[in-house]
Amino acid sequence: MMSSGTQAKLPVIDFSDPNLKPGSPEWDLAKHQVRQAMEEYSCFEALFDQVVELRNEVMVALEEAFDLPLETKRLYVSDKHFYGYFESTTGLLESLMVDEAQVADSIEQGLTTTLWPQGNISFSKTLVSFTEVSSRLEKIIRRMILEIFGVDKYADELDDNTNYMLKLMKYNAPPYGKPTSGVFAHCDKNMVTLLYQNEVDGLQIQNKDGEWMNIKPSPDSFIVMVGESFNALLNGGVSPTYHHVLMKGNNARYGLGLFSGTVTGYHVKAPDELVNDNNPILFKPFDYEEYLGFYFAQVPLGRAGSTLQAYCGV
Ligand SMILES: O=C(O)CCC(=O)C(=O)O
Ligand SMILES: [Fe+2]
Repeated sequence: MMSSGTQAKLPVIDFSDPNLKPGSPEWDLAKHQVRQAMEEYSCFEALFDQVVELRNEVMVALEEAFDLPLETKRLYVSDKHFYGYFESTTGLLESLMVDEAQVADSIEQGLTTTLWPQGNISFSKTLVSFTEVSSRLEKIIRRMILEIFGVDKYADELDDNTNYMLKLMKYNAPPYGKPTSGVFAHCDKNMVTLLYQNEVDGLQIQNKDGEWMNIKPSPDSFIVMVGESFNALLNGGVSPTYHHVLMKGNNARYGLGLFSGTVTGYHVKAPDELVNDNNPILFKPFDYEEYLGFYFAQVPLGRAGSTLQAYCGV
């Protein structure tokens, strides 16, 4: 389903104030804006100017990573960390995935020595800094949404059981500039997703009326989306953001996605406060990593829609 998309603008919410602390007036104002954005779009643009100083090195690091020969990128899977290289079925998307622990370790060993035999300290440092900045923002946003639903007393427990996956993405320009799907329409499986990109757009988000909106983030903003795990935790409180990527024009699109999920062995479950006779529990408790395994087995069968319902719907 191709669509040129409408030019509607997502709500823009500013999280740059270093004094943004729970309970402050600034916090409550941003939380109010998050609540409205969630109700209307299940998505918003988050200004976080701390990311601007990293922008140039992040974009250079991305280009370098994708300039490497294919064999190098496919090389590495360790028992401890997951690191994979993928190409999409459309052939436009190439992506590299690393988990947070791997990013943190990589200055010493691991990722960079695998990609570059002599190591590449600056690449690692850039990824570490980017993960630090974006995960700080992710924690703020996740806590605000938990507060909106009156269950922020679980925020610390959730932080302790969160695992971040960083995805490096390159979408090649489509043949002859003809609009071509880069990623099929889906909602993410994890808790919260933060997307950051170069100046080439392509992300589209479906609004309540089923129309695709073209998304245009700025150099100091992230696009924030919610996934199926967060919806399950909130017992249906947020709609997972439905999105896809449509590539146009003659330039490659580079981007990074930070995906928060829960660690293996942790069961995602709606707290008792959100379950009652009027709101019966929607999903049985599940392990996010196990659910991902189920999801990836469904994709080749063309069943990539709302797989959580099929996996553990009540
Ligand atoms: O490239 C993008 O902006 C979106 C990527 C995406 O939807 C995903 O990796 O789940
Ligand atoms: Fe996605």
